[in-house]
Amino acid sequence: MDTIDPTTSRDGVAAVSYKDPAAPALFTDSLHRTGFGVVRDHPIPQALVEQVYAEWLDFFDGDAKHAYAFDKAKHDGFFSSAVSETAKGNTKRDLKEFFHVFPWGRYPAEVSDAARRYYALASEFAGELLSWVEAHTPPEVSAKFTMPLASMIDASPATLLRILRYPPLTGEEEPGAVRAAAHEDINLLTVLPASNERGLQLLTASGEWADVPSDFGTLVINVGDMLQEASGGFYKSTTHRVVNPSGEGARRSRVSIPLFLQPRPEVVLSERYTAESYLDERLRQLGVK
Ligand SMILES: O=C(O)CCC(=O)C(=O)O
Ligand SMILES: [Fe+2]
Repeated sequence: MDTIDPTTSRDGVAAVSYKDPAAPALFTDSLHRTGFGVVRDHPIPQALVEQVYAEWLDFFDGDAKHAYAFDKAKHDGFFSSAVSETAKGNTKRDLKEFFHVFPWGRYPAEVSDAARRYYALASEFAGELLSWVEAHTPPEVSAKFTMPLASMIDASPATLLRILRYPPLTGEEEPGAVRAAAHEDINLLTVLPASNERGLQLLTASGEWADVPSDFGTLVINVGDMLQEASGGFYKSTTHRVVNPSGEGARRSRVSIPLFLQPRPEVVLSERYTAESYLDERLRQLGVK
């Protein structure tokens, strides 16, 4: 398996500097070619990301999380590994537990407001990324957007911060179960700070798994199904997964905090779907609705 290196591979995921005037064009081109793009030198403080990682690892280590068991109708709160997702087309549950933070949802008293502050900063930055994408999308494609992409997520109650913890492996896992089985994201874009541990891979157009460049401190962004739908397939929602570590890494927890940019429910994505009808269909397929 090869690591995609943007400095040597013109086909790979580009890692762009936020400060580079060419960043919007390079980033959008990378999304179009690979479904992924990486941004470094970005405005989200890494100290805040690391604070979220540390506080929430403690939270997942304790028992207080069970008081926030997820709400079946609203989907906020804690999802234990016993109820964790089974990826579409898969039979085994992912080896992960997570907490869904929504602006209106439950939030643990055991952690500081760091994750809420991260949510606000990352949402604002995401609006900028969507404007980059819009500005560099061919006009015949952007003509399909029913409103500016950034407006679709403006004050959206559906945008979701998922705080994920992949526990250390014990060796007792069900054979074939992985940290996150191959899947596509449902939303417009996902904004993901590089994790504290390796493991994130994407499926290339030629059908091979490759590590997503994830230098600590960078942001990884990927296309979700809703942007694929809204762009008539111009942007592809790329399949990705999180593989199990071997050796020393297996003894460590992995934490990651994807922000899934979900349009407001009434936003029209395409002739077939609103954001609400699209999400509803996908959640049923996932078996969580
Ligand atoms: O943990 C990661 O690095 C990615 C998680 C992911 O792909 C997801 O939750 O949709
Ligand atoms: Fe994902």
